Amino acid sequence: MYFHGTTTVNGQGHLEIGGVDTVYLVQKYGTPVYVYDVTLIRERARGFKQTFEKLGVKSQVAYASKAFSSIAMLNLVNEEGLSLDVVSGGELYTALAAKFPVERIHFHGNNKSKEELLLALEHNIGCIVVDNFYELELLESLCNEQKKSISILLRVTPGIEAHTHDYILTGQEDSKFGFDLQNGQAEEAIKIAMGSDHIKLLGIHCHIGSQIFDSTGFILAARKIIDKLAEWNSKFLYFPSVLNLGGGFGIRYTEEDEPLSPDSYVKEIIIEVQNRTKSYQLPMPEIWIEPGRSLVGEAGTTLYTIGSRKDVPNVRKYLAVDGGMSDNIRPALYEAKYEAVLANRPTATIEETFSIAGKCCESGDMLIWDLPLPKTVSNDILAVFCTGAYGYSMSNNYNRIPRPPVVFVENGEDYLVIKRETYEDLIRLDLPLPSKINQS
Ligand SMILES: Cc1ncc(COP(=O)(O)O)c(C=O)c1O
Ligand SMILES: N[C@@H](CCCC[NH3+])C(=O)O
Repeated sequence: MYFHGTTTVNGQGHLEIGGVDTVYLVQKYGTPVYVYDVTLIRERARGFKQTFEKLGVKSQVAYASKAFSSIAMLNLVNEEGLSLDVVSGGELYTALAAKFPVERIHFHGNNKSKEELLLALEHNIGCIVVDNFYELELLESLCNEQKKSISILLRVTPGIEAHTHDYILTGQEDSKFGFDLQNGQAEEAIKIAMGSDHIKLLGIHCHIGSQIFDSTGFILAARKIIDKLAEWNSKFLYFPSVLNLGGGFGIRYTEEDEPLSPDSYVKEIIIEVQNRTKSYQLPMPEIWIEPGRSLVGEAGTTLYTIGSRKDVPNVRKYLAVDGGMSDNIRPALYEAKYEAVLANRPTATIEETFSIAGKCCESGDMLIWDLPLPKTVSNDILAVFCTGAYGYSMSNNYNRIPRPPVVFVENGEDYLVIKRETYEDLIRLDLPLPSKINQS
């Protein structure tokens, strides 16, 4: 079995993460529970930053907080000196609550509301990644009204089809995101931004998709953008100080996945940008990236308690856990695959194959198909690896199941960073039917 980060088997034969016994974590916090290996997150953050530093390239590494946002997580991101990508008023609000330095916040989204843009302007955030003409116009009028100016990047779609699941592709021509690079929309947006009194056009952004395993797509995107930049430079003397090439660096969920190391992605991208700009005799822009999954994905493990079992003779053996698509919707949404072990006996001999079902009232609520496990009984603890990205952040209350807590572990210590939702939390926004009130 492949263990990520600090995950190991301890002297008691239990799975241990961050120096903390997972059986102890289950006794203390119950299940399901998301556990994050803080050391691994720090290692990834430093890996990205140091690659830029070693190559002497000015950069910002912005954590894409959609992967997992919480106050403690953003405190950690700040401690590591990263910047932050937010995509909604809620993510921005969390960043403000975490006292994240506003100048390092970048605001994304293809349909930012007036209220969201006003919140960003009020707090003078670092930059807004403008996605479309409607937003460009709205932002200009809000800046005018508020007597504010703001830095922006323009998000362009370079027409790249990265090899990943269709639902997490974003750089292709037929996409809801960004200004098209080929059909003249990006050029028109640049001219509008350059003519604005309130908007400072810092640079260009693109993001080609998520869970991408090689650097080809990033390199092609960089190439297409720089070719266009050379054209714009000679046409109207525009050259960006920032080129943001987004996130999307893949991780190893199962043995089928063979991602590059984070520093390899970065190195290859930098070399391409350096060579291409040099060949046009253009200056080297600052390079920004926005990793989400690759910073937190492998650092997260979800611990569940095994409950019921159903054997369908000659067909399949089901084991059900006390969570499911409510805490991890990725298998149901993308047919995502995961590896798992019994946390209370991770090295026991493999004897059977089980399919792991969730507890939601939905046949598609399956977490793992055909998982080899030792002899397994109710109350065993299942540890599902690599749930750190888009797990908690896409969790939901389907069937009114409360969200699990999040615990950080590091150097033998554990600390709760998000509490378990309670049944009271589930009804806190509910109001009774008015007629019933009148009758009572
Ligand atoms: C604009 C943008 N930046 C960054 C990310 C982060 O992607 P990932 O979590 O795959 O690194 C995404 C999500 O795909 C995105 O849409
Ligand atoms: N939510 C997706 C990734 C989307 C990335 C956001 N642009 C996933 O779990 O893989």
